[in-house]
Amino acid sequence: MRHPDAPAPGELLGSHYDQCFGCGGEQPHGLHLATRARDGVRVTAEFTVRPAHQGAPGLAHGGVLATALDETLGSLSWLLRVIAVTGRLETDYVLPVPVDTVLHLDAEATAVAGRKIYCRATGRIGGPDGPVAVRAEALFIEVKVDHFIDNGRPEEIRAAMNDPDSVRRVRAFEVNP
Ligand SMILES: CCCCC/C=C\C/C=C\C/C=C\C/C=C\CCCC(=O)SCCNC(=O)CCNC(=O)[C@H](O)C(C)(C)COP(=O)(O)OP(=O)(O)OC[C@H]1O[C@@H](n2cnc3c(N)ncnc32)[C@H](O)[C@@H]1OP(=O)(O)O
Repeated sequence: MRHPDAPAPGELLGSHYDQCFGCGGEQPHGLHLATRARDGVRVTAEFTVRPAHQGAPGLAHGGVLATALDETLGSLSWLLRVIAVTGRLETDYVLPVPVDTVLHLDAEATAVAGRKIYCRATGRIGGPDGPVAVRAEALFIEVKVDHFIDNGRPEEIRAAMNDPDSVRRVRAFEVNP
């Protein structure tokens, strides 16, 4: 179920961590994905494939496309108001995705069972209603903020804890009943 305090449909979700490879604004090597809340437990995003994302001449690397799907799916956390990490991500590559293509990503949660969040996503090319180029089914597992504090490298954890924006974001998720 969508959390009552979830961002409104149409709202941009912002980055959960400024150094994140998927969405971080301060991450020069990242995908800079900007995800938007939709109705229900659903989000959308657009990702433009750049020359740095190639795996074969002029074509996107499959791992980069999986990252775009993973990041979009992870953003469903904002609508559920839980912190969750990817446990399993199964990806189908249906069409090759050339450089400069805009991948229209769409993800939704399909079921929640205890700490397990089942979800799926598609990436379409040629427009939001274009053909599906990639799709994924995933299982995210809810964790507490201690997951990051206990496992992350101390210097990045310290820096994140000293950043009021980071702390505010984490607190917002932690109060979820
Ligand atoms: C201080 C800085 C904080 C920064 C973060 C702040 C805020 C975040 C807020 C919002 C996030 C917003 C957006 C996020 C966007 C994108 C993020 C991208 C996501 C990622 O890129 S994230 C990195 C990759 N990810 C990992 O780094 C996980 C490594 N992994 C582990 O850390 C453990 O593995 C863990 C925790 C997953 C589970 O460990 P655990 O001990 O807690 O729980 P356990 O094993 O008991 O599993 C419980 C139930 O899940 C089932 N289960 C588990 N794994 C399964 C699998 N693979 N397949 C099928 N079922 C599975 C079990 O079978 C059991 O099921 P059952 O309950 O039915 O028995």
